[in-house]
Amino acid sequence: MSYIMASSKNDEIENLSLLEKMSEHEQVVFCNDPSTNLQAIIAIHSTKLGPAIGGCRMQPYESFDEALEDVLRLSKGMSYKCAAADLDFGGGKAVIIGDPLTDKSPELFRAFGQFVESLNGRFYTGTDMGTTLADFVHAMKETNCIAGIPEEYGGGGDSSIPTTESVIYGLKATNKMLFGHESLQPVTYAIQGLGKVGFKIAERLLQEGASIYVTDINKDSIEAIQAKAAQTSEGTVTVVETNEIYTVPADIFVPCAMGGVINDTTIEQFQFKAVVGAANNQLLEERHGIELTKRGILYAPDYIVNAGGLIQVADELYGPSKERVLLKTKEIYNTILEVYKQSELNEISTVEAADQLCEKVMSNREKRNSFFNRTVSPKWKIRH
Ligand SMILES: NC(=O)C1=CN([C@@H]2O[C@H](COP(=O)(O)OP(=O)(O)OC[C@H]3O[C@@H](n4cnc5c(N)ncnc54)[C@H](O)[C@@H]3O)[C@@H](O)[C@H]2O)C=CC1
Ligand SMILES: O=C(O)CCC(=O)C(=O)O
Repeated sequence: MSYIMASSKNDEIENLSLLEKMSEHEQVVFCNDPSTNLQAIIAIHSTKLGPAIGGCRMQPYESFDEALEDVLRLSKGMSYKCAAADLDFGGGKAVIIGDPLTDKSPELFRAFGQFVESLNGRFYTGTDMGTTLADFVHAMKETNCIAGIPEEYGGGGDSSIPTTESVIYGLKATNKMLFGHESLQPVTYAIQGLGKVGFKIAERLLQEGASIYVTDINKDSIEAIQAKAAQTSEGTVTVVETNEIYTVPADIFVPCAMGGVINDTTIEQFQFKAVVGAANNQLLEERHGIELTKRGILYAPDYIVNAGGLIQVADELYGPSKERVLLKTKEIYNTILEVYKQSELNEISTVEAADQLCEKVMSNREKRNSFFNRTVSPKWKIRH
């Protein structure tokens, strides 16, 4: 483990800003294991509603600050995501600094698992961008606090399937709001990122006969979706360069790769009527959500619309049940419509409406939480 130490005036200023960034969080753990080249950060935003839960992202961050910034934003988002999806968990997230294509090894994920285990049940984790179920099979050898594990190991399996489902519910609710019907077909979509989630969304939209624009830095994914399109009779796919996806004449932008893609530069290029996607932290800053509303672009807050995966991984800790997961995931349709309704009614952005909804849930639930009633043992003593 490494610790930040101030060694000069400049360092002190640097470290202060790092500390400021961390101040909303309960705990931030820096994981350093030279023998496996593991450098990771685990951020626990809140355990007020239960143990923190959130996936682990692997990315070749350009700086430590960039990785820290990412994990802090992501873990805070998880607290809101848990509240919106009505789960007894808090927000946490992890990032591994490294290239998922070249820097993975079983030992690295075992070392990561040991750090997770050291948190003694305060943090459950699993896949995210750049990591797969196979990676966590190694981590599972060191800790029980892995969620979203393969079915053959008694888990719920690939969480990108319910995440896709939840985004589809978000799209249906948005179409209902925009066009007065839920149908996916007569609408055009611009999908950024054809990974675990984006590819499945693209596939589903093509099956429904929709027209999609797609982009990805990975040529294999592009070829794979073109092959799928060739098999469908109605759906069409148009491939564009990565920087062109913001400008295409689609009805709905579906970001399914990195965060921060809604910013001053991209908003100016949008012709979209709505943004509904899986990517975490789509807004560079909260004010960009307000800007979307001002411009009449309907924004489905990411942490509500992409909660399907979280619902499955959290549910799995009580024993996997696909039916339960589907029931809870379906609720996202109503939650999104409620957010749109509150945004209209109170003349606020959809981000503000969603945040208010979650903050209300958090404060109400905190008061009732059995964790604070010492006569009841914590209900989330899971799998130990
Ligand atoms: N997997 C899940 O169940 C969940 C994922 N999310 C979020 O959804 C997003 C996607 O997640 P996954 O599909 O699991 O990740 P993934 O790593 O499987 O896919 C990401 C895709 O984006 C592509 N990509 C990267 N940079 C790009 C760029 N500049 N332009 C276009 N494409 C680019 C990658 O090549 C890859 O195909 C992430 O933000 C993740 O945090 C959120 C909730 C759950
Ligand atoms: O989907 C997962 O595997 C875990 C949940 C999560 O990290 C997320 O929703 O961002």
